[in-house]
Amino acid sequence: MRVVVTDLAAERGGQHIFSGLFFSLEQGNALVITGENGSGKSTLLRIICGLLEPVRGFIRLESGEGLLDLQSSLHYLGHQNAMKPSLSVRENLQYWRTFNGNPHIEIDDALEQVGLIGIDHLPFGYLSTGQKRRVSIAKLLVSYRPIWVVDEPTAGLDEASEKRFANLMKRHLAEGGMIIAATHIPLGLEGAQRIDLGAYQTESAD
Ligand SMILES: Nc1ncnc2c1ncn2[C@@H]1O[C@H](COP(=O)(O)OP(=O)(O)OP(=O)(O)O)[C@@H](O)[C@H]1O
Repeated sequence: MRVVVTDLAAERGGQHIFSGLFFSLEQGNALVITGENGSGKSTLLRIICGLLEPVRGFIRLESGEGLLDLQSSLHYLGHQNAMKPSLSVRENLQYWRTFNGNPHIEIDDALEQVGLIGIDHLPFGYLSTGQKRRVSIAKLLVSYRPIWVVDEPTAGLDEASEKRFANLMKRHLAEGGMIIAATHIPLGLEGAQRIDLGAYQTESAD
């Protein structure tokens, strides 16, 4: 399985953001996207997830048997945590597990793996910023999807939680998963491919 991006270009509000982007990501590998504020990292991730249309180019998920559906093969962790504040932590994770399908790690185990034990009954809205982010990371674990697309995933996390998440990402890669991450903060993915979106700001000729 591999993600192939060919000649991708993006605009927001009619303004050119990036163009001429090519990459290929194989199973077991991570891609870290960097670039200054406004260079288009979140835009690129949203295009990969099918939430925005590119102005040029395409993205494919290839396997030995042909093309696979990219959107149902990925988890998207955006800037927002996408949890309902009035539902408990457990109810939120149960909702996402049912919605995304492919049940994987049990909710209790996932909460343990992100260092959140004993707060599953609390409304999500009561949690601290870092605790909310950790619940969102637990969402990646409760349903299996091979591709994790994560936008500033460690924003608000303390050092111990950053390390825990780095280990979860390494395990996901070791199990044949893929990770595409936009970040300003090193994520501990030593062998990752890297793209600096700053290098794709000049409009490429058609
Ligand atoms: N809905 C929109 N309409 C017009 N312009 C937009 C819209 N959303 C984003 N932009 C612009 O698109 C550009 C790229 O934004 P994007 O959020 O992708 O950047 P980023 O690299 O993720 O930035 P940061 O590092 O600050 O998170 C920015 O100049 C932003 O102002």
